[in-house]
Amino acid sequence: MRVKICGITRDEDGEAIARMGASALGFICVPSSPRYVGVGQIRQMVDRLHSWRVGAIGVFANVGTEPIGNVVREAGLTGVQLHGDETPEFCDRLRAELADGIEIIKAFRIKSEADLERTRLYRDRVDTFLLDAYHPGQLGGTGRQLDWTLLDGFDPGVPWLLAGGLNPDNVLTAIARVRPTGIDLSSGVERSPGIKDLAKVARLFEQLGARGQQRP
Ligand SMILES: O=C(O)c1ccccc1NCC(=O)[C@H](O)[C@H](O)COP(=O)(O)O
Repeated sequence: MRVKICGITRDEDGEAIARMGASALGFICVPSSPRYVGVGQIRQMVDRLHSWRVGAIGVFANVGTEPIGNVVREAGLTGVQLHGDETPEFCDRLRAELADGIEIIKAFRIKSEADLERTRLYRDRVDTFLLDAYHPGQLGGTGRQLDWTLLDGFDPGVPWLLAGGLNPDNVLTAIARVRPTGIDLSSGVERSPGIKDLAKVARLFEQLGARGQQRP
């Protein structure tokens, strides 16, 4: 089970969470977010993570391919997560901008079957999907669950992460019910936006037990 912990803003949180066994850490590059971190700060955190086998994912929304490429290179990211209204064609252009091997995750905010249907258009263009909750006026980190019943039989043909309102208390139920290839958590393991609660993160990994980690 791949485990991505998103919204890291402090060196010590990133290092502790990598040590606990996270597959990937997410850094929010959306300036309006309370979890925003600048490129210099991300670089510093990524440098401290070099001895851990952990991915470093920059989360972007509705910006150009060139600025994304610049942040990826400057910060030493292993992947990007597109959390806005990026089109399939945008994903193709971004692929051309990025070096080989940089993962592209497309996030979808799901409120209906139609939103799930739309994910098909991205299948051959990105590496991974992330399904998050829809909440008007907010892009992510909402702490809200999406309607898991919509995901019955969802099999996109690419690896996919379940996000939205996951926490140590509901994560096993979510995995058993929805069967994603991985999970993504942010506010469910926080004390306040951007400040991770390491006791909650530790409890999450206890819950997940000895499940092997996959692709960083
Ligand atoms: O977390 C944010 O502040 C954020 C802001 C703008 C775009 C995306 C953002 N977060 C993306 C994530 O990957 C979160 O982990 C995901 O939305 C789940 O959040 P939560 O429901 O709090 O676990």
